[in-house]
Order: sequence, then structure tokens, then C-alpha cells
Amino acid sequence: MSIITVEGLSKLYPIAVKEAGFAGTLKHFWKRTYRTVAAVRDVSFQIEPGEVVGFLGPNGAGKTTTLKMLTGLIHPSAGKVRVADHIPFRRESKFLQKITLVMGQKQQLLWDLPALDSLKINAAVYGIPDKIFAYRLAELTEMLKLEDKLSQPVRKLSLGERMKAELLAALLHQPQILFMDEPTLGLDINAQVAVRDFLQQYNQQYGATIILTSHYMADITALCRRVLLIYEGGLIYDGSLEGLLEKFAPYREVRVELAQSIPELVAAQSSALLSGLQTYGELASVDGQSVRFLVRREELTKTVSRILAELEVIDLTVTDPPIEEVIGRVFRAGSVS
Ligand SMILES: Nc1ncnc2c1ncn2[C@@H]1O[C@H](COP(=O)(O)OP(=O)(O)OP(=O)(O)O)[C@@H](O)[C@H]1O
Repeated sequence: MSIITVEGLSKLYPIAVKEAGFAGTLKHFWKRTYRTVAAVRDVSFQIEPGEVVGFLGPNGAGKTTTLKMLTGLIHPSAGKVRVADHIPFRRESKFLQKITLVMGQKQQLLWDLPALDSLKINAAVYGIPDKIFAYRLAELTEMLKLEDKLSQPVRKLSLGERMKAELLAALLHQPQILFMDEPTLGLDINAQVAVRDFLQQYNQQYGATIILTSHYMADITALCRRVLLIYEGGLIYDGSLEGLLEKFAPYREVRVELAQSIPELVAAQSSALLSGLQTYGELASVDGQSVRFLVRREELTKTVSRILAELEVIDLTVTDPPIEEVIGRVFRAGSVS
């Protein structure tokens, strides 16, 4: 049975509209007019226990709003949500015991106190008995490699250590469902990898379900087999990362290592050859001896044969374009149809 079921979920926000100038300000003061913004529009999906699902979408797409409705922080304008057999907005204590929400840009640990003090407060709030608290604390501290950090005031921790301590605080009550909104925001590469590895281990060890938003594609590719693509409040894709490439990238990337560098070709006045390069596909980049083309999938075999016959080639590889490039194109195009 699905652990999360969402049907026709929408969230509308009323936004006050003010006309420009002093007269507009006065009018706004006496009589406000509003327009409605649909932050989330008619979204439906189901998530099974133990899945790790990535929410992708540009800024303002509606990811955080969806997470807030799934965790019961805000009430949906329309639609149905069930999470672990609860209606989130009721915020029943049994429900809160089963979930956690971590927001990369917000913190729950108290700044001037050692993280351990905040953890003890959390344990009391969730009614965790002392023995279980000690056991979970030891286990999570080891998994997160935070051994000597928890007794220092939070303000003295590095950003990466602080994020790991935040995760520890969020997981002390051993929730079944983890909602992670940008958990690696602002972290350096090593700290990003540490958080990512931890989430993977936590998912495998406890069979926890993880819903993750991140602007770092590496988080999504490392952790999520399934992605939901959200665009202007609507769900435009639900499936595997590979399927996303097939749907939105009808081309493949061909990297060619030429025998001569491009400046040498220019010096040898092979400008005809240079302009001829564009006939193989869209030129993605030219750097020294290597050239990257984007070639439509259906033209791949013909184009590769032409390149090998017509150019002096040292090496040629065909790959899928980087996923962030594909998604960037989809969003820049302003249309996803
Ligand atoms: N409390 C609010 N009142 C009015 N509009 C809001 C409110 N919260 C969000 N919005 C609007 O709803 C839309 C979706 O916002 P949301 O924060 O869900 O996007 P997001 O996908 O999480 O973006 P980001 O990647 O930038 O965090 C945006 O247009 C935003 O301005």
C-alpha cells in the first residue's frame, strides 16, 4: 500500500496587488485588491514505502509548497493528501512521530547551546525514553561522524557539521518518512557527499521513504531512481531519470577528438571544414582538439558514419547529455509540451 497518496492537490495564494505611485499606495491602504497565484496545480502521485524520490523544478515551481502540504504545515486549497495513513494538516502526534521535515535554509538547533542540549529537548518533545535516546544518539553520531562535535555550541560548527547535526536532530525519533528540502544547500562538495551518503545509508538501514528537493543534480542522480518534475505548479513528469532523458532530450551528445586542434585548422585556412562541422549537429562546445555535438537520436548512426568518413578523428564517444543541461533546456524553452 502507498505510504503517500496525493490526488488533485492544489494550493492557491492570494497576492495583494498595488497600483504604482502615491495614489496607488493610498488606494491600496483603503481597499486592497487581490489576484491569485496557483503555487501548486492539480498534482497527483503515489509513493511506496522505502522509495527515494527527487522533486525537480526551477525556482518558484511549487516544490516547497508541495512539501509543506505533505507535512501538514499548510492546508491544501483543493485535493486530497494522505501520508502514512494520516491527513497531514491535522498534525496528529502519531503522524508527527512518523515524519520529519528538514529545510536546508532553516535550522532547529539553538545557536548558542551545544547541539546535545537541543537533542535532549527534542527527545523530551517526542517522548523518547533515556535508554532509546542514548542508543539512537550513539548510532546516528557514528553514522554522521559527529563524535566530538555535539558538545560544542552550534555557532562554532562548520556549515557541513551543522547540517549533519540538524539531520541528527530531525531523525532522533526515527521517522519513517523524511522530507528533505535542499538538505545540501550551500555545503561544499565533501559535505554534500557526506549528507548524500548518510541519506542513502539511512534509507537502506531503516527502509525509510525519502522525498528530496535539491538544486544539486548530483544529489538527485546519486539518491533517486524516481523523479517528479514540477513546472509552474504542475507535475509534468513522474518516472525514472533515464526516462526523463528520453522524453526531454531527443538527442545524444557526440564528443569527437580531432587529429588537429581547431586553431590549427583555422591557421590552415580550413574554414570551410569549420563551418562544415555545424552540419553534423548542434555545436555544443569547441575546445582545442575536442568538439561536442548534439545529434538527434534518429540521425545518430548516419551522423557518426559521416564524421568518421569526413574528419580526421582520434577518438569518438556518444553519451547522453548531462541531465542538468536537459532540464535547463526544458525550462528555458518555457514550454514542456
Ligand atoms: N506564502 C506565500 N504567499 C504567496 N505566494 C507564495 C507563498 N509561498 C510561496 N508562494 C509562491 O508560490 C510559488 C511556489 O513557491 P515554492 O516556494 O513552492 O517554490 P519552489 O519550487 O520551492 O522554489 P525554490 O526552488 O525557489 O525554493 C512561487 O511563485 C512563490 O512566490
